Amino acid sequence: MQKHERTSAAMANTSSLVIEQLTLKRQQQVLLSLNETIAGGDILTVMGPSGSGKSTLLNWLTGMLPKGFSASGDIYLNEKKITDIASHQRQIGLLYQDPLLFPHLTVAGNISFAMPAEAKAQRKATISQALSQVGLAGLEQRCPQSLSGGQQARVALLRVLLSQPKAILLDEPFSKLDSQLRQETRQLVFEQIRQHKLPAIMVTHDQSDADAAQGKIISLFSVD
Ligand SMILES: Nc1ncnc2c1ncn2[C@@H]1O[C@H](COP(=O)(O)OP(=O)(O)OP(=O)(O)O)[C@@H](O)[C@H]1O
Repeated sequence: MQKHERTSAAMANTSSLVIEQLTLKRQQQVLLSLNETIAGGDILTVMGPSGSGKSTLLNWLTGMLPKGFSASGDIYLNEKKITDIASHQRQIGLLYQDPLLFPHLTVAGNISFAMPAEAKAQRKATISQALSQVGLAGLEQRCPQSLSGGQQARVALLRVLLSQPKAILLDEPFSKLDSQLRQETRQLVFEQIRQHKLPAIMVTHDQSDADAAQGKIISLFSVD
């Protein structure tokens, strides 16, 4: 992709995530090749059989490619090349199938963990407001273990969103939720992605997740 195309994609939307001429290899074997531009608020769905490289793609995007893998290609986030930037400076949020909340911290403590520095009173107000917006008003001081699976998923979502990421990656984020909860949580997550105009990539095995995302779907192929 040419530079001017990246620029026009970013100008038409407030944010964008560009994967430019990626070739991912395990040892010498090509696992996948990809060129994608994801505009703010759009969700790119990645599907494919086990072992086709879905998690490896997310690992590359977050700068955590395991030993034995190599990659050529670049990542641009809002026009800035981040390919060689350290993982913790990339401003990419990650949502997994497990909420991965810290059991020794309260709900508020979990959410504030990755928030940028701001005055304590302001931080408290921001968290309370965010909790209300996702139907969890007043649960600041609860411990994560006392919450239902759906409530934990919403806390995990807020922890990611309030860290102010510039893009978000979803790794089978709804697969542990039962059908009703899956739909509700999915709707909430997608709403928030669109509201915040974040470019997003979702890995899933579930066609209903892909349909609900209403974006482009790519299928990877097994190389084994
Ligand atoms: N840490 C690792 N070390 C060596 N090989 C790995 C490692 N992680 C994954 N692989 C291999 O790399 C290939 C891609 O794996 P990857 O986990 O990206 O696939 P996936 O599509 O995410 O699979 P799944 O749907 O099962 O999560 C597979 O052949 C896998 O066995």
